[in-house]
Amino acid sequence: MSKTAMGASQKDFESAMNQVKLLKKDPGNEVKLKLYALYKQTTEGPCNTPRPGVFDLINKAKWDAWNALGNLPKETARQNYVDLVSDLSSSDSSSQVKPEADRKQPGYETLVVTSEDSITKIMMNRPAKKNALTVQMYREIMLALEAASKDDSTLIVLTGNGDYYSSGNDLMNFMNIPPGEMEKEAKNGAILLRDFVGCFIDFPKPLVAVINGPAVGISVTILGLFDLVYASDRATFHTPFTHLGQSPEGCSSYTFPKIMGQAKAAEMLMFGKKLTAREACAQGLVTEVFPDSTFQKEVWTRLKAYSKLPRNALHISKQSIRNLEKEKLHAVNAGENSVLQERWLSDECMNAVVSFLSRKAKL
Ligand SMILES: CCCCCC/C=C/C(=O)SCCNC(=O)CCNC(=O)[C@H](O)C(C)(C)COP(=O)(O)OP(=O)(O)OC[C@H]1O[C@@H](n2cnc3c(N)ncnc32)[C@H](O)[C@@H]1OP(=O)(O)O
Repeated sequence: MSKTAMGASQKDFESAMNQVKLLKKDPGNEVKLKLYALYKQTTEGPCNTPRPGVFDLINKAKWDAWNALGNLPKETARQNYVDLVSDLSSSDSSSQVKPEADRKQPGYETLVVTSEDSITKIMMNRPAKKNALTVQMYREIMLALEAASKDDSTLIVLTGNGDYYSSGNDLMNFMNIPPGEMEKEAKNGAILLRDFVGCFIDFPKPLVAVINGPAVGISVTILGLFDLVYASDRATFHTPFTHLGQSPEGCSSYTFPKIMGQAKAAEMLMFGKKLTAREACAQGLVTEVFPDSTFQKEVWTRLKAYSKLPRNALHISKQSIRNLEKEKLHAVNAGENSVLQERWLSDECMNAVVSFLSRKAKL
């Protein structure tokens, strides 16, 4: 059906009514009320029946929608009805389920970004390197989050491809820097990290981490900025900063003690204690743990149900909770990064990186 410049005929109207019944995607209550109102206006003219009582909520909403059309002429209502159905039909056919390869958003080399069922999924995609985060990957995650903040998704998921969620910062990021450039590179690294963590602090929609396997370093510390963290029972959580001559980031120096208490946070952030998924759940870092054999099925069923919740209410709740802490989190982020900038120039840090890369020792 196409929009008719000459005015919709009775035949166009009847065919639009049939078309509505064939829609595969529920257009939502607001649109259904609009369709109802335009239908009544077209077939009966302006609303002149008494307003239903306060407890007759559904009929009152329908009456209000119809009454809001005032004296809109029948022909215009008919045209608007036909146009609305035409728009719904075209978005309905473009929203048919497509294979993941077709849904994949272009422009990312280190990620696979897809949108389905009002969920945008950002999947880190360097499985051979355990999804270690390169500079390009930090930038692509920021771009994907920026796009997801504006798309029509209700929830955003970050997950990993392969057996790891992520092994944290790619230690190659510290290599091949000419000696005279170290300070400049450390400064650039701190700016990148500030912006990366800042995206998670400011993100306006619910963020869900789907932890498919072990998580290390920064991929763990930013979990304190997520709204839900679902983990496979195969996942582990490890922040070996001291071993690497580094210090905590991702606002974890603030969020971890708040989430799990000072003593447990110190064990993780200072002494590098690796937690199992169940331990991380008991300490409040993880929302729920699922058996690995049913992990994807159970988590995605849950998320699909959550994605049908009223979108605006969900986003407003997220923002209300986050707004209380935003300023503090940005200050923590800035403080952690200036400490790290110094740490990256230390012998302790350089030795640990060289040690990993020369395979003398693995963490
Ligand atoms: C812009 C700067 C921002 C900085 C932010 C600050 C962030 C800090 C952190 O995230 S600190 C944490 C850093 N991560 C690590 O220290 C983990 C290092 N990796 C390991 O310890 C191990 O690789 C492992 C335990 C994750 C997995 O061990 P294993 O199962 O034995 O696999 P391999 O070691 O053989 O790994 C396969 C392949 O991947 C490469 N790789 C894995 N992790 C990293 C990494 N973080 N950086 C670089 N490369 C990594 C590994 O070298 C192997 O590569 P190869 O097949 O040999 O080419």
